[in-house]
Amino acid sequence: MTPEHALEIRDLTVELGGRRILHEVGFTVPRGEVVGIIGPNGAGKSTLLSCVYRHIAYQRGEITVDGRELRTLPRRELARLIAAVPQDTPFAFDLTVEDIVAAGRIPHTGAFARNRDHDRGIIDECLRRVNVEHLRHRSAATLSGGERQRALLGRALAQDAPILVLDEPTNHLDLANQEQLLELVHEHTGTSLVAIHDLNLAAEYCDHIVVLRDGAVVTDGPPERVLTPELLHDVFRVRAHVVPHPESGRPHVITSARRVRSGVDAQNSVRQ
Ligand SMILES: Nc1ncnc2c1ncn2[C@@H]1O[C@H](COP(=O)(O)OP(=O)(O)OP(=O)(O)O)[C@@H](O)[C@H]1O
Repeated sequence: MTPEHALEIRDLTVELGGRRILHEVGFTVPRGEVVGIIGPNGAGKSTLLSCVYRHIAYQRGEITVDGRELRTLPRRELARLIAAVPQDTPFAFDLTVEDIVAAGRIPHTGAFARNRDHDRGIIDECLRRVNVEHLRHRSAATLSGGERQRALLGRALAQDAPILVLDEPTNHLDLANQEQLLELVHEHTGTSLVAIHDLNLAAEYCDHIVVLRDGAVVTDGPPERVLTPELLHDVFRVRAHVVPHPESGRPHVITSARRVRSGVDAQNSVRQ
């Protein structure tokens, strides 16, 4: 493993609105790996990712790529290093899908430069990879949630950055598109950091999982070490079975059946 483009987060502490949201968060995203961040609602996943793509400022700690603190990098250089798919991205203008994907080239060409043949080729390829080629002239304002999400991934891929950061990228996507999107992330030869709610997708596509709760890291490690019934109960307050996936052998989470959870069966058996 070469050290370049491994992402390191150390002692990250963030306060927003007078509340401490992240507490000394630290972990490494090794080069070429997909690292998933999981945790209950409000755990701080989006806040953490927003620090990485510098949408919000952190009070203490460091985020470095190749030993360089991200706060010290000019915006354009940051955009050549890190491509982001944030949650609920607003579009400032009425752009077409092609404009959105083409925006991924701005860090390389400048905002007003005409896309050269090389850039045009990348844009066409990215439109095709995220399966929005047929929508290229459509206004972004008219897209469904899933089409929009795929266009944003197209933009991030067109940015051709060694680090991808994605916040809940499978939200709004149907099953086939969830898998296709995570395949694209997996195929990305660089390093990826992904916040994800679906534990089974996390188990299948991530090399490493970081668990956040109340703004702090509870544990991190490979999916088979992290996704245990004990952790799921402790962090997510669910009773669950974890079985090996019949094809991949990766952990697969099955939450307890409603009747078992509610104790109905237990009560009936007491009455009988
Ligand atoms: N600007 C803000 N001011 C005050 N509190 C904030 C602000 N932004 C986020 N928070 C709070 O920080 C906490 C973490 O929010 P965050 O969105 O990072 O969590 P999350 O893990 O991404 O949640 P979810 O799974 O629901 O998307 C929440 O309690 C949220 O209300």
